[in-house]
Amino acid sequence: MLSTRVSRSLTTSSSLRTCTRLKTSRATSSRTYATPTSNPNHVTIVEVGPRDGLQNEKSVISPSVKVELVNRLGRAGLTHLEAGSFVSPKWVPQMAGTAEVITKMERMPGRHYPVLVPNMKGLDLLLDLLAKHPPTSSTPAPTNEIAIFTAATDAFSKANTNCTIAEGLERLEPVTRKALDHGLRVRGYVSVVITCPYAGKVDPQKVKEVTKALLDMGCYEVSLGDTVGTGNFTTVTKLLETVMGGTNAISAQKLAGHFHDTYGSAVNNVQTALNMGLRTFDSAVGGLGGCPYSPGATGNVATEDIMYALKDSPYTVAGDLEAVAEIGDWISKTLGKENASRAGKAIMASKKVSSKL
Ligand SMILES: CC(C)(COP(=O)([O-])OP(=O)([O-])OC[C@H]1O[C@@H](n2cnc3c(N)ncnc32)[C@H](O)[C@@H]1OP(=O)([O-])[O-])[C@@H](O)C(=O)NCCC(=O)NCCSC(=O)C[C@@](C)(O)CC(=O)[O-]
Repeated sequence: MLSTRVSRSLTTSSSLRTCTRLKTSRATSSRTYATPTSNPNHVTIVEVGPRDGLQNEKSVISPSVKVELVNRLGRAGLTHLEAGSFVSPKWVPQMAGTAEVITKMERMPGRHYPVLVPNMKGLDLLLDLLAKHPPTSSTPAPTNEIAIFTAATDAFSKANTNCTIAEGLERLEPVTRKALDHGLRVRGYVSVVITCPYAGKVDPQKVKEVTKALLDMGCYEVSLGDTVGTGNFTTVTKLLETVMGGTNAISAQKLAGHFHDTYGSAVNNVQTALNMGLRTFDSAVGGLGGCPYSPGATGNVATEDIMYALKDSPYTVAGDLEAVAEIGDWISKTLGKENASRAGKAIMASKKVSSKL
């Protein structure tokens, strides 16, 4: 059951397009978005539900459901929405409809809709599509950003992309250069930063090395993926101390946290990373997801759970928590699975109670 304070704050946060100043969200909600770079306490959420969340579903989800998911999340005020992947459909059939999704979804000015690209073939398919759908005065291009991905172990890299880390970096370098030449932003991912399902415990120095390689290539930011979701206070602290310390220290502004919630520590891991200076976190509405090449790993930290954890704190985050909770409820029901967001479930339960009063 939600506390009175919380439920009151939820019922007063009526605007869908808000940057909720969490400390004061009970009183008002601003209708403008905070500019992340201008506010050191702004936390950017990269909503990965439409990609990371759906890529592991047993059944293939229709593009129309994916489009509706992106549209609803955009209308709820989320600013960074990972919309899909241009990967091989032989490897991840669930992402096969991404071209249709990014051309049909609502594209809001000022938002980012990154898509995963594993190789030159994926980038060329995307660039062809962008050439056919140029931006107009009212509608931005389908995307302005790609995400490239590798891992901190050769074993995971081979399972996920059929090549070693070194081969992957070599493959991604010209992809990044060409994407940048075409005006796209490039984000990087390093998977298995804590534990690898195939190689066990991961050396944080290796994570730092791969992260640096992606930044040197031209990524504006690298997301550190706890793919298996084994991270806790101690291992996340050690990881970030290593990556952000010593020779070739990488600044917190260049890093994002991507925590799966397999052991229930993902929100704590976000808070640990936040205390160490990170301000960008990946999450999935309803805690959707998992990686097809990380058997047993559960979904990402739920977007609702991060938003709730930061409520009444000095941090700001874009989006309306109640609206996101409703989307988590809707997509979980649509997929026929249990809503994995604790905060989302509590919010929906409290709404049911208040509607009966
Ligand atoms: C990298 C490859 C392609 C290598 O796979 P490969 O089999 O070595 O590649 P290939 O070049 O031999 O191609 C095989 C077939 O796929 C086609 N193909 C090849 N590339 C593409 C493309 N881009 N788009 C469409 N089709 C493509 C290609 O044309 C060919 O078709 P065929 O000739 O047999 O008919 C493959 O391993 C792959 O697609 N892997 C992606 C796996 C994936 O998407 N994993 C999940 C995302 S990563 C993740 O979830 C982790 C993250 C980011 O969330 C962070 C975390 O939690 O850790």
